[in-house]
Amino acid sequence: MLRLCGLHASYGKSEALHGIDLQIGPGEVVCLIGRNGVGKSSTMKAIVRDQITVTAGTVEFDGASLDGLRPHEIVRLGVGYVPEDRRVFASLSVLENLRVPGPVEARAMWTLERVFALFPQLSEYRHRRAGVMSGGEQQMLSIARALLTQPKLLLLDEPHEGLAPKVAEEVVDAIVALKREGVSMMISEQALNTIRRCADRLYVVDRGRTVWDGTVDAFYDHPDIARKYLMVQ
Ligand SMILES: Nc1ncnc2c1ncn2[C@@H]1O[C@H](COP(=O)(O)OP(=O)(O)OP(=O)(O)O)[C@@H](O)[C@H]1O
Repeated sequence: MLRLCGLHASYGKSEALHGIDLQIGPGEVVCLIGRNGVGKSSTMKAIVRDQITVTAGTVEFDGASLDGLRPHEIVRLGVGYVPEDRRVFASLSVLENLRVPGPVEARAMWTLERVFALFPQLSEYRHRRAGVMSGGEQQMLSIARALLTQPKLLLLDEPHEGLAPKVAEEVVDAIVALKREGVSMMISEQALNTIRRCADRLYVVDRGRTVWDGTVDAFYDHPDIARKYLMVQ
C-alpha cells in the first residue's frame, strides 16, 4: 500500500531525513518510534509533501509514485493526515470543520453519522466553535475530518501529545476502534502502552534514518533496541 525507499528530505538547505525505508500493507498499523527530533514527523510530512521537500528516494502509494503531486492530490488518492498541531479552523464550528473535506456520498465508508458514532462528544458539540474546545476534542475533530476524506491510509502524528491522561486514553480507544475497522495507519508514537494496544509492527527512527523494524513482540524481545534508540542519552 505504502512504500518508502531511501527517502531523503530537507527543510530548505537543512536535510532532516537521510534514508527512510518502510512499508505498510493493507489493514496494517505501523508505529514510528524514536527520540525527539529524529525525523518521525518529517517522515509523515514528506509523504504528504507538507513543508518539507523530498530530495531523493521514492514514495509509492498503491503502486504509483507520489512524485510531483500536491498535498491535496495525495489526500484525494487516499492518504489522510492528522498533523501534530491538529490544524482545526478555530473560528468555524465543529460541523463547518467537518464539511471542509467536501460533500460525502451516502454510501461512503465515513459519513458524518459514522464519525459522530466514533466521537460522540463531537456530535454533542457540533455547533460549538472549534477554538473553544479542549485539546482532546480538537484532536478528535482533526481525526474525524481526516476520516471524511475517505482515507485508505491514515497518518497520525503524535495523536495524544499534550493531552490529559483520560482524554489521551479516549483518543487511543478511537484508534483501536479504527484498527478493528481495518483502517491502515502510520502513527508517530512515544507511549509504549499505546504501541502494545495498536501496533502490528514498529519502525525505529534515529537521526533521520530507519534503523530497526519488526513486530511488537520482537521489539520487546530485544530490550537493547529500546536502550540504544529510545532512552534519553
Ligand atoms: N519546519 C521545520 N524547519 C526546519 N527544521 C525542522 C522543521 N521541522 C522539524 N525540523 C527539524 O527536523 C528534524 C526532525 O524533526 P521531526 O519533527 O521530524 O522529529 P520527530 O522525531 O517528529 O520529533 P518530535 O517527537 O519532537 O516531534 C529536527 O532536527 C528538527 O529540528
